[in-house]
This record gives sequence, structure tokens and C-alpha cells, in this order.
Amino acid sequence: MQRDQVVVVKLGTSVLTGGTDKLDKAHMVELVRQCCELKKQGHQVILVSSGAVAAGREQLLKPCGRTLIDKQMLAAIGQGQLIHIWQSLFALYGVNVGQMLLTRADVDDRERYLNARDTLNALLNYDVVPIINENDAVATSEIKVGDNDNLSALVAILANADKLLLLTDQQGLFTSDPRTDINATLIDEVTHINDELRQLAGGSGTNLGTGGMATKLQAADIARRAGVEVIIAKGADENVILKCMSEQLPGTRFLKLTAPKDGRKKWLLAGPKSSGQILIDAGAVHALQSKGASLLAKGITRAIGEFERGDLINLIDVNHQIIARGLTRFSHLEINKIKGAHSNQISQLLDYDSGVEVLHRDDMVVL
Ligand SMILES: Nc1ncnc2c1ncn2[C@@H]1O[C@H](COP(=O)(O)OP(=O)(O)O)[C@@H](O)[C@H]1O
Ligand SMILES: N[C@@H](CCC(=O)OP(=O)(O)O)C(=O)O
Repeated sequence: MQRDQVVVVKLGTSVLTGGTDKLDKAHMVELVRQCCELKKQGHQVILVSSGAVAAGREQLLKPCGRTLIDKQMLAAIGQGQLIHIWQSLFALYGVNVGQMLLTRADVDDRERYLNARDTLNALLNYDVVPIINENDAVATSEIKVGDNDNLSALVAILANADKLLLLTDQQGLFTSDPRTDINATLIDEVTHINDELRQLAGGSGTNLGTGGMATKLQAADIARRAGVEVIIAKGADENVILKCMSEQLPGTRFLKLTAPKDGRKKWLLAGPKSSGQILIDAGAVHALQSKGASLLAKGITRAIGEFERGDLINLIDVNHQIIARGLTRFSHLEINKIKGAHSNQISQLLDYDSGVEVLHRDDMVVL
């Protein structure tokens, strides 16, 4: 078994409540035991823990709805309770925990991303288990990641993790939702995530979880591009966390891809929201994918949305697939003036010299 790996363990509400309306503390002790065993083996563990809303509901003892504001209020009540439980359970093993509550804004902004990364690394260096959740109480829809599957992928990128374990109430990804299809079969290994696979993954089969398999697949897609192996497995299975670290595969494994080495490119993968899109032709797609080229104006069909120089944009092919993302050196207005033009015509078309690469290779990740 490989030692000294950084492992992000995401525990869904389904695992923490065992499908009931209360936190299953007996099972939480068992999960803590496994995490501490991993630490003893020399690995570093980060928890992404859902359960604040469920804990708040349990604590409130009054009926409460499921609107955004209801959930924000319940999270405000439940998060303290949740971290208190984790803290006391890890203390049984003499392990300290540190709470980090994040929103999308903390990863979108490069400086805030670096601050969050420094805190995470400092906790790991001091042998503390970081316990992360979305800062639900203040996260409005604009700044929300929205689900802890995607959040855990961002955390795995922040921490430069080796593995991301998405623990849930199913054995893994099935050919369809096993709650509704008794013939559904488990998919052991995934090497490509495409639209066909996405169609197999439905939403949450209960009203406890957020996102179901669809968000787990999004998370796996992001994390594996950053060089993280992802496993979806059943949180209630005996020794599931320990098994995920061995050859004995308990669920669905998503093979990792070769990650960019540059930290800024990893940040681009962590998915700051794009401000707009640039439509590119087949020649440009080929140049980016096969030749490692920068994007030049002649391969651009048009700019969609409004953006400025320095903004993050997605590059889209004729089939509306995202091919790459990166920081543009031209605004949408400039791009619409220079699209299709040869590089030597650009300064003339704009009346000033702004260079010729619309997206430089160094500022771009090809997906
Ligand atoms: N193809 C699929 N394979 C497995 N589970 C699926 C699939 N499609 C939808 N699901 C649903 O996803 C649920 C797990 O996601 P979710 O309820 O969000 O749990 P968690 O709280 O662990 O994130 C399962 O209970 C299942 O009903
Ligand atoms: N942040 C929320 C959980 C959001 C979420 O993604 O839930 P889940 O699908 O159960 O992992 C909470 O703590 O209740």
C-alpha cells in the first residue's frame, strides 16, 4: 500500500444520518476510527462533511421547510453541533480538528484561493484534520458551490490530494438509479466521463442529499483532471475508507488524468466561474488539443457574453463542448472586431498593439 497520501473523504448527509432524520453518531465514531487508522499509516486526511442542515433539523425540534433560507437557518444551527461532534470523536484518538467553511468566492478569487490553500496546508502540517463544509449560512446562490461533491473536488485540488473518496448510500455509480431500477449494475471503473455516462447519473433519490450521482460525476470530472483518483463507495460498508486505500475496490473508481504541474493552471481547473465564452473553429480545436498552441484570432468564430481583458472564459467548439478555459487577453468587444483575422491584421483592426495571442497557452487549461 502506498503511504503518505493526501486523502479527501467526503461524507454525504446520507452516510451521516443513515437515511434517518438524525445524525448517526455510532457510525460517525466508526468513520473517525478509520480516518485515524489512515493517519497512523502515514496518510493525511481531510474531511468534507455534510450534515449541518440535518443536524439543525434535529436540534430545532420544530417543523421547518426546505427553501434556501430554511436550509441556511438550519445550517447556522447545525454546523456548530456538527463540528462539536467531530471534535469530540477525533479527541478520543488524540487528534485535533480544524473547521473551514468555504464558498465559491473563496476559490474563484486567486488570492482567496491561495489563502485557503495556505490554511489547509498549515492544518495538515500541524497534524490536524481539516473538516470542511460550505458556509451555507451566508452562501447566496451566486457565491454557492451548491453541493459538497463539487466542494470536495475543489478541496482535493486545493490540497493537491492523491485521492478523493465520495462516500454515499450506494455502492458506487450504477447503470441507473438502483432505488428505482432493480436491474441496475455497478460500474467498477471509469476511464472517460462523457454525455452517455452523465445520462446514467440521476439526482438524489431522497430529500436528504443534494445532487445525487450527477454532482458526484461532476466532482469526479474536475478532480481527476487535476490528477486525483476518485472513488465513489458506500459509507456504511465495513472498513470502507481503509478498503479504498487498498487494491480491494469497494465501489466505482475513476482513473486520474495527467495534471498540469503549474499551480495557477490547477486553480483554473478548480473552476472559477467563466465570464463568457469564445466559439472556436475545428482548426483551432486541433491546434489547442494536439499542438499545444495558444489561441489566435483566426480560429475564433465569435465571443458570447460580456467580458474584459484578464477575465476567465471558456472556449467552446461547434458542438458546444467546452474545450479549454483560461484568461483572455482581449475583451468581448475587441474579439468581435478581430475574430477570423490574421495575427498581422490585429493592431490595424484595433488601432493599437495588444499582442496576438487571444488566450496564451500559459494562461489556459485544455480539458
Ligand atoms: N446511476 C446512479 N447510481 C447510483 N445512485 C444514483 C444513480 N442515479 C441517482 N442516484 C441516487 O444518488 C443518491 C446518492 O446521492 P445523494 O442522495 O445526494 O447522497 P449524499 O448525501 O451521499 O450526497 C442515491 O441514493 C441514488 O438514489
Ligand atoms: N452543506 C450541506 C450539505 C450539502 C450537500 O451537498 O449534501 P450531500 O449531498 O448530502 O453531501 C450541509 O452541511 O447540510
